[in-house]
Amino acid sequence: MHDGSGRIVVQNLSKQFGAVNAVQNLSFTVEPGSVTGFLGPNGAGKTTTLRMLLGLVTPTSGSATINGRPHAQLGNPARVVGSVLENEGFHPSRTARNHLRVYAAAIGVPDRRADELLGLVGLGSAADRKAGGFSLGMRQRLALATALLGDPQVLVLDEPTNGLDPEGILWLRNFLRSYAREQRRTVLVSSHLLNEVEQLIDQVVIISQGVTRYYGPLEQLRKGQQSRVLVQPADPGALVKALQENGIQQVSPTPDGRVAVAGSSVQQIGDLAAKAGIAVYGMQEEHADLERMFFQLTQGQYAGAPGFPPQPQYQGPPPGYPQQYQQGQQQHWGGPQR
Ligand SMILES: Nc1ncnc2c1ncn2[C@@H]1O[C@H](COP(=O)(O)OP(=O)(O)OP(=O)(O)O)[C@@H](O)[C@H]1O
Repeated sequence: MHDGSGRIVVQNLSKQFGAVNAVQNLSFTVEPGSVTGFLGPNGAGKTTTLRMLLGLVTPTSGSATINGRPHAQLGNPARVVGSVLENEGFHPSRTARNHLRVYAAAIGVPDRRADELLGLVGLGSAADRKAGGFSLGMRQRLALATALLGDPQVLVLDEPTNGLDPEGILWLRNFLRSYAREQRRTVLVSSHLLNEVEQLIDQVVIISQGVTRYYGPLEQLRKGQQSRVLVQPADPGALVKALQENGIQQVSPTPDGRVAVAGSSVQQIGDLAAKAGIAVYGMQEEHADLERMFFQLTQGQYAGAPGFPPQPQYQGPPPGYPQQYQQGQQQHWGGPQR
């Protein structure tokens, strides 16, 4: 029997496909009560990891468990974990309602659940339409409804924002947040674009080349951001020198003739330039965004202001965590929330 904790534990998980190390020694824990983003560039190993978690791919080594058990040992898995993976097919000539009813019967839930879920995901008016004519976003919603049939404790979604319009993303955010927070469920959402899921998630696991690069609260990652000031002086070399002589070390000339300064205010820089008699034609404050931080963590190719961002680091688990979608009628998300 599983432990009912709602916890996902990935431990030293590796998968090799021939010569390709798709996942290498990956470890992280996902707790209930928040939405965790599982992020990495294309090919980082996200889908492979999720497929191992869902018992669709056998790990080369290590383990991936839900409620302390591998997927194969969960009993009635649809009651424990619901999932939406990429490229999931629907029988094209089956209506949305019938699709859900087939799955409902397979896991022993009543037919009426199909209509409840169609309403929930905003597909109520498309219930009798064939899934083969659905747009990408509508298919996403139908897939989510399928995943929710068993009222699972754990929800695993691979790239759920693909094909969604802004309204759909907003709905999804509200839905996932309330599912995780108010109902103490575990939600794991993968994406290769941080800014697409930034509004959805609280915790984040960032991987690249199959390895964990960051693991912790999104808020902590945000706090690591540092702004920089881009200064356009009459004499860049003289400004660099003057700033350094006044103890400002995070200074570097940019290829376009400006000077990038991190860790100092516009006023401080302006005062020092004036004192040194260097004319300044403009200053621009630039806030590093999370996406650049993500890029830096996963590619190691960020060329930004000196000192930004802070060194990439493997973060331990957050405090308190144990180690260890147009065709025909346009549809919108926005069904009532539970
Ligand atoms: N069945 C397979 N056979 C051989 N190689 C595979 C197989 N599945 C995945 N790979 C390889 O494993 C690596 C990781 O792929 P995976 O699909 O897990 O990455 P991903 O992070 O989900 O990427 P994306 O964001 O593009 O979906 C890639 O190099 C991919 O080509």
